[in-house]
Amino acid sequence: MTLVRCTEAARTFGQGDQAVVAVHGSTCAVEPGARIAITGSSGSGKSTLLHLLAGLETPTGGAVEWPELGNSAAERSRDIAVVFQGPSLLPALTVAENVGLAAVLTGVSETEADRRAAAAMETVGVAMLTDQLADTLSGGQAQRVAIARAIALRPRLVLADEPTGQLDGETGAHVLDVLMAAVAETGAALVVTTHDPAVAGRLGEHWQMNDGRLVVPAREGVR
Ligand SMILES: Nc1ncnc2c1ncn2[C@@H]1O[C@H](COP(=O)(O)OP(=O)(O)OP(=O)(O)O)[C@@H](O)[C@H]1O
Repeated sequence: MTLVRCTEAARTFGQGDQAVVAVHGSTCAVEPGARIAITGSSGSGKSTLLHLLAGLETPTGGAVEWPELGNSAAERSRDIAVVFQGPSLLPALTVAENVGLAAVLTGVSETEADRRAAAAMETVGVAMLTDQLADTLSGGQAQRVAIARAIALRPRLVLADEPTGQLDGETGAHVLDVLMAAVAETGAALVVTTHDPAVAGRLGEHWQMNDGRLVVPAREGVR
């Protein structure tokens, strides 16, 4: 039932003297329903590990597999949604268009995408922003719309890279509430990278990145 499994997966950028080992051989697994925080200092490799789990980066060592999701990028694009840290919306499109577009790109019909977009906007509390252009949103609103876009895919796994990193404490806490409620409603597993102990404390499992080396508590590791 494993959604994604890393077996000694590593990622090095550059070559020779310039090589940076962002992630050393790392072994971990994400099961359905998981709530995982990946913590670590800046530059410790959290985003790179998240990108490996998403299939956005190819490992330079070891392997990443998606036993429950299929190993082709096309199959994964329907089942894995990524929420990025910074602005990721298309500024000239409305909120509804942004939320529906990702679903359309994975092959969902426009009617179904509109339906899913409306439901997702309702879930995260941005229905009143439907016709607003994305570049007029506040940071917190934009991040809630990015979460709506993610869940409109009906993913089985949501990977969020510092989803509250650019928000003030109160707004960030509210965005995390929205994200947790959205995955609870859709049944998706959730992996979040964060610097913030308060965010990590809200997730069930806690993985630590130390200078590119992943520490997964034994009890919560590979099953
Ligand atoms: N595309 C890239 N090319 C070269 N080096 C990279 C690339 N992406 C990441 N790195 C390097 O890999 C290391 C890990 O970066 P990564 O972004 O994964 O860390 P992080 O823990 O997510 O940091 P932050 O919390 O600041 O976002 C850093 O030394 C970074 O400079």
